[in-house]
Amino acid sequence: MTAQVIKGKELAHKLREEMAEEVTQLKEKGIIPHLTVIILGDDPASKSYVNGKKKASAETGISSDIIEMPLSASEQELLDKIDILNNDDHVHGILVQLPLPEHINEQHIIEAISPDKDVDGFHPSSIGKMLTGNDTFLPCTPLGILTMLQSYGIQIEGKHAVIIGRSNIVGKPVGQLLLNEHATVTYCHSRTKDMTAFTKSADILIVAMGKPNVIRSEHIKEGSAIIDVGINRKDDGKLTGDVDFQSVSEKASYITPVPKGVGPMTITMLLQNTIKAAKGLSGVGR
Ligand SMILES: NC(=O)C1=CN([C@@H]2O[C@H](COP(=O)(O)OP(=O)(O)OC[C@H]3O[C@@H](n4cnc5c(N)ncnc54)[C@H](OP(=O)(O)O)[C@@H]3O)[C@@H](O)[C@H]2O)C=CC1
Ligand SMILES: Nc1nc(=O)c2c([nH]1)NC[C@@H]1CN(c3ccc(C(=O)N[C@@H](CCC(=O)O)C(=O)O)cc3)C=[N+]21
Repeated sequence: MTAQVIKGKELAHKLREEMAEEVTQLKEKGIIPHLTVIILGDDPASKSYVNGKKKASAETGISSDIIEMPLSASEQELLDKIDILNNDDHVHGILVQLPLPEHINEQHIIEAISPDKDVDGFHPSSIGKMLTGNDTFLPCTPLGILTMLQSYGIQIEGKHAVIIGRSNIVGKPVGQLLLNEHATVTYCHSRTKDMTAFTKSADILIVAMGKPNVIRSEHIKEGSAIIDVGINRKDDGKLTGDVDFQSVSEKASYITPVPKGVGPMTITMLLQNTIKAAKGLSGVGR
């Protein structure tokens, strides 16, 4: 079998075109969706990602700005900045780029962001609502993955979904979203024994480990759908996923590439959440 490639970047652009129309309509009502991103330090990889978000915002007509703070900024300085943004009516979405330096408590920062502006979906209020299946901001990477599966007509209900990784930003929430869609979900992580026994029984395998090309064809089930979340930079500067694309694409029925797979969908869902926030805060659709 040769897998169909799930073209995340293509789907992302299509969705952004649709979102641009919605933004035009909001602007006619005097609402300009606005996203503010806060980034600490000037790590080049983070910066390239943040610039990607800026370009994608412009594509949809969403306005965005980036607040750059030094890596040495204190937790209180960051909290003060968030307080200003929480109270600024022009700002609909707030994203603080993670991870944060050691001296800042990430949880304090996440909880300081107003749940009404929590476009990352990381606030405990958002997580609680996701868990109970209520309307809220869903985390961008998991929502992007769900949107890709649904757009390609891949059945989730009754299927065995195996997630490798249990981070708060990817692994845990993507499993929860698939559970909400009636999959049977198994989580694997670094303490899992005989992981291959699980991955070989997966109809849908989500790989979010951050280890280059470790999942190979012998680990997967014939005809399964493989979602590669990993982003690893090789010595030559190019990006590669956690999945060995070449061998796995000969056995799977669907596979996402890296780059141009999950990444562009993550950014698109961030913009979708920003539109949702703008509508929520201005009472549109209420
Ligand atoms: N495409 C996109 O939009 C995004 C991509 N990413 C990328 O996805 C990857 C994962 O990100 P994130 O979730 O933040 O990463 P984390 O490092 O927070 O989590 C990695 C997870 O993988 C597990 N793991 C690591 N090694 C193994 C192993 N050998 N066997 C089994 N499980 C293992 C860890 O287990 P344990 O919990 O036991 O330590 C952990 O749960 C990264 O490459 C990141 O760059 C992240 C966000 C968005
Ligand atoms: N608060 C917060 N929210 C996040 O969502 C968040 C974060 N912090 N910290 C970092 C991770 C990582 N992440 C990526 C999203 C898209 C691409 C992406 O679009 N990648 C392109 C390639 C880009 C390139 O070429 O550099 C692709 O896969 O095709 C990458 C990485 C979001 N994260």
